[in-house]
Amino acid sequence: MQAEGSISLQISATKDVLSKQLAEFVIQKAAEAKREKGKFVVALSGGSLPKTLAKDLVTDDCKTRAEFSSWHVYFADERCVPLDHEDSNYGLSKTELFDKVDIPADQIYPIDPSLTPEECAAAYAKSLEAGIGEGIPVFDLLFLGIGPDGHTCSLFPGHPLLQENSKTVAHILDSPKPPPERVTLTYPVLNAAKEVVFVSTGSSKKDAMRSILKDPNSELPAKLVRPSNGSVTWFIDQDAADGLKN
Ligand SMILES: O=C1O[C@H](COP(=O)(O)O)[C@@H](O)[C@H](O)[C@H]1O
Repeated sequence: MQAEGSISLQISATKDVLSKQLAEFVIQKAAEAKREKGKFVVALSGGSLPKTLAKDLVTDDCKTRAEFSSWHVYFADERCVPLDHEDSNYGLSKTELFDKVDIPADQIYPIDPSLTPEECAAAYAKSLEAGIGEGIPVFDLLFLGIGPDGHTCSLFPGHPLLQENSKTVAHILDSPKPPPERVTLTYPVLNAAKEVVFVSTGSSKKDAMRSILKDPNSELPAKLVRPSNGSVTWFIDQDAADGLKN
């Protein structure tokens, strides 16, 4: 593990090795949170992350150590589609993780896709308040992905939502990556987290990785996640790390 200030970088030879290392990291964080306050409050992203995260966590060995009964699971971003739609981040996490482990159903907090995106974001902000507390919610761990364009959650390069500082959850109607209507946590929430884990795999991410980890002037959305009292750990595979050479 190489440390760069409050940013750590874990490069794994393959995606499978990454999943194992990520699982051990998460098990340790879940145990710490449970010991300190009896619960582990996290937010999950969609895309490739749920599969990579779940691969080892759902094995018998990990399941017994991951303290799933104390997990409270929110979504870092979500597409405004029915929960059983193939584009739903909740749906993906359900298939990969929730259906295979014992997180109590009332500790998983999906969006209400029957609402308009604006209403949905406001309702999700209320749900964060009810579950985590007033003000900016502080997550124990945020699981974030990045796109080849450097977006994270549904915060896209150059989008006005990057400047959203008054809401904890915002809606977007024009996501450049389909589907266009989504809701997302905003930077005040991302930057209040105790721990952020980014997972980035595959060669399509290598240019973004280079910009984020090597270019001090990069303004890619994932680079702007720098929790003031928390740490960021990047789990990346060798294909994504190829952009870091030289
Ligand atoms: O649209 C989204 O994309 C990002 C990245 O997805 P990936 O498939 O390239 O890993 C994801 O983190 C985000 O949650 C999702 O809504």
